[in-house]
Amino acid sequence: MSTPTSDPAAARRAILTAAETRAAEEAIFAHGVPVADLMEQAGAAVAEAAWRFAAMPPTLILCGPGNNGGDGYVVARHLRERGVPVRVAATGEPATEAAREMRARWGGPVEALADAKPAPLLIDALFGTGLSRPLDGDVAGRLAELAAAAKLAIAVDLPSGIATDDGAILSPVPRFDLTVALGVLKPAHVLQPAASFCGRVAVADIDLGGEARAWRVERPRLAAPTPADNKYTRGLVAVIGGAMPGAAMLAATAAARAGAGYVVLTGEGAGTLPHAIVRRDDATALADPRTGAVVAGPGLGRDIAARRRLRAAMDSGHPIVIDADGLALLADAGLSRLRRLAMPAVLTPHEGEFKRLFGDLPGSKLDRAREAARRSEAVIVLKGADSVVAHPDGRAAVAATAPAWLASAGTGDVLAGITGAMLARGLDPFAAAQAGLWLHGAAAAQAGPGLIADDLPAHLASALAACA
Ligand SMILES: NC(=O)C1=CN([C@@H]2O[C@H](COP(=O)(O)OP(=O)(O)OC[C@H]3O[C@@H](n4cnc5c(N)ncnc54)[C@H](O)[C@@H]3O)[C@@H](O)[C@H]2O)[C@@H](O)CC1
Ligand SMILES: [K+]
Repeated sequence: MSTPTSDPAAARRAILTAAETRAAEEAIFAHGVPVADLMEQAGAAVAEAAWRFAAMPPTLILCGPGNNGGDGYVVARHLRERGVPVRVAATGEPATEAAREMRARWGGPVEALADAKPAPLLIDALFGTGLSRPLDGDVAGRLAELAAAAKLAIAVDLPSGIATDDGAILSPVPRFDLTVALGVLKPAHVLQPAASFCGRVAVADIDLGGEARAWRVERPRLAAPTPADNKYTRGLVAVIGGAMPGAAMLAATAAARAGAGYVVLTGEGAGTLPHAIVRRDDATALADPRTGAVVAGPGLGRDIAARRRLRAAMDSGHPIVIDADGLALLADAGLSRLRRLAMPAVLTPHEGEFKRLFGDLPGSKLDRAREAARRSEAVIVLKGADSVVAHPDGRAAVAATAPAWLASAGTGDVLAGITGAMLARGLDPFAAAQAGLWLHGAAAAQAGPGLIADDLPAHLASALAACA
């Protein structure tokens, strides 16, 4: 039997759109596997997940007309076999052959959704990846009532009412305690606002194959230094300081705490820095061949001098992270210089900075970040509660679990510094951006409610330890 898992250290999780999932399924069917076999696997996996999660009180399963509903009938049969009191309510007759078959295999009574009485556990198998429009008002209303009256609610594949590919809420959706994603994650499991309605997300291990171009950001593997390392091999990060010294100091401190062996902060600036961080001028830092990464933008300023300094940093040939004021300067100067870099730069815009750089792009957050990466030939980290990393070649990753407390001043400077440390230790820009996001989120989770950016570097030690 397939075993669902939500282990964050599991192999990296593919994210497939509805069309990509369908194509993967079609390829399996083309090899002679019947739809019903896949549906049996899906239903068994959901039943197992529900069994483990909910200790199985009396259960009401809502079945829609398509294959999501078909999965629901399979879940019902499996739970009945385990002795769980199960009732099934449906929107109507099944509309697909496989769902009809599963309803027949269930063989028990099927109530009308309109008449269904609540149960302590609600399982939603109304709609999955086939949802193409908002739920009818009466269906959405019943789903809301029955979920509100249940102690626990579990969604099969996706909560009904959310759009698979962009995570939009098409019609009112209750908050679920668990969503069992079938085979692969879909964008809605990781993109907001949908992700926050899914509750815990478990992925049922159904081997769909399929060509993934997007993954969930997972805990990176970051080997601890060995006796053969020295401070330079661990990574030398140069942070370009500027008009607002505090921001660059945050980035520099974060780079050092994220494991860089040597951190240089350029420019003038008062304030207390760890003594381990060295002051240099830009020219010396950028000319040093040992420099492994440059972080430019936090506190840089936006005047002519700042523009010149950003250009020198980009021309230095070192891997580079550009954030904050650096992004504003780029928005004014255009993206052409980025395209001439030997290695893609890492750009870390929040939504406002992104819009200034790339305008209003269509599509999901994944689509927008990908298009921006393609245009700029840079690795884009589009930040938020659901940060997306996109590479110019179309690969993307989503960090789905940023603590909401991270939405505060200075946390972006910290992320830029951590990402600089990851580049300097030799990760490629796509991997460095993901590792940076993971460490940032883990440090924030440790720092807890009410965190401020200054707290985060101190929590990087345990975040790093988890990656060894
Ligand atoms: N990925 C996997 O491993 C598997 C996926 N299966 C299931 O198949 C599901 C997709 O099945 P379907 O493509 O049949 O789609 P759904 O069951 O999600 O939707 C059924 C049909 O309802 C109609 N519809 C769409 N929006 C509606 C609305 N708002 N109101 C009324 N009708 C609406 C559409 O014609 C759609 O095809 C997945 O979500 C998953 O649950 C499993 O059955 C097999 C294994
Ligand atoms: K569902």
